[in-house]
Amino acid sequence: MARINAMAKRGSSPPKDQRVASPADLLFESPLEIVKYPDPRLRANNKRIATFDDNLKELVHEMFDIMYKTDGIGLSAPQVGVNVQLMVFNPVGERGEGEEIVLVNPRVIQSSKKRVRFNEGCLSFPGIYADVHRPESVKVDAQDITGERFMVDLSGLPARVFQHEFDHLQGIVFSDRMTGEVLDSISAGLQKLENEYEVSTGLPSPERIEVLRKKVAVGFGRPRA
Ligand SMILES: CSCC[C@H](NC=O)C(=O)N[C@@H](C)C(=O)N[C@@H](CO)C(=O)O
Ligand SMILES: [Fe+2]
Repeated sequence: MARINAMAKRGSSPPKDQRVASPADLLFESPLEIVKYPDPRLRANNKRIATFDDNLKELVHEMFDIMYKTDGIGLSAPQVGVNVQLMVFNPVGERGEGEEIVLVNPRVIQSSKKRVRFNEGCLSFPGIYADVHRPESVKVDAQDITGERFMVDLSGLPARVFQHEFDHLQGIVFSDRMTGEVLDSISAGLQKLENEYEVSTGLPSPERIEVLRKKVAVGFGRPRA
């Protein structure tokens, strides 16, 4: 309370990770479409959800729909242009099989020291697969579709999918986690997506793998995820 009063006095806004979505932030157009790299919605701030209503249930339903249709095993809300803290996944990737998991406002409480490599693909980078290292297991605190809080321990593929989607909720994409060498191996694919974005929107690409690679080559490093 003291913190909120202090913020009100100074007229400042809450930190980015504590902003709450208004009902308007949760509106979506049906059918959903997958947002592709380098669309800036993949880099935008994703607000926390405080309204657990029928609109949220419908959004989750449609996210599973498009996830299965596009051969995904996980999907985050920013990937369908809704910038809120929501992800769905089913590591089996088939409707009616495996378990459908919905996580609202997830937070990582603990990650294993042990990291493992996995050849990942992302629905926002169609056709591109590459190796990414991540912790083998994670402990997560989240809310369910009704707003109830719960904790879950994930390992193996569920932990992998969760972390991939959790990154999306922080505006991080899987290529940010690749080594320079691995990134080089997919740079032609990334440039193709950048060109497609420019043609379809008439806008300059907000990110360019070529510029990033040149910066790394002259020693400016690369932004850490
Ligand atoms: C391994 S984490 C991948 C999660 C990703 N979610 C959103 O971008 C995803 O579903 N990617 C798909 C390309 C994917 O991994 N599909 C499976 C099943 O077809 C695959 O093995 O390619
Ligand atoms: Fe992804």
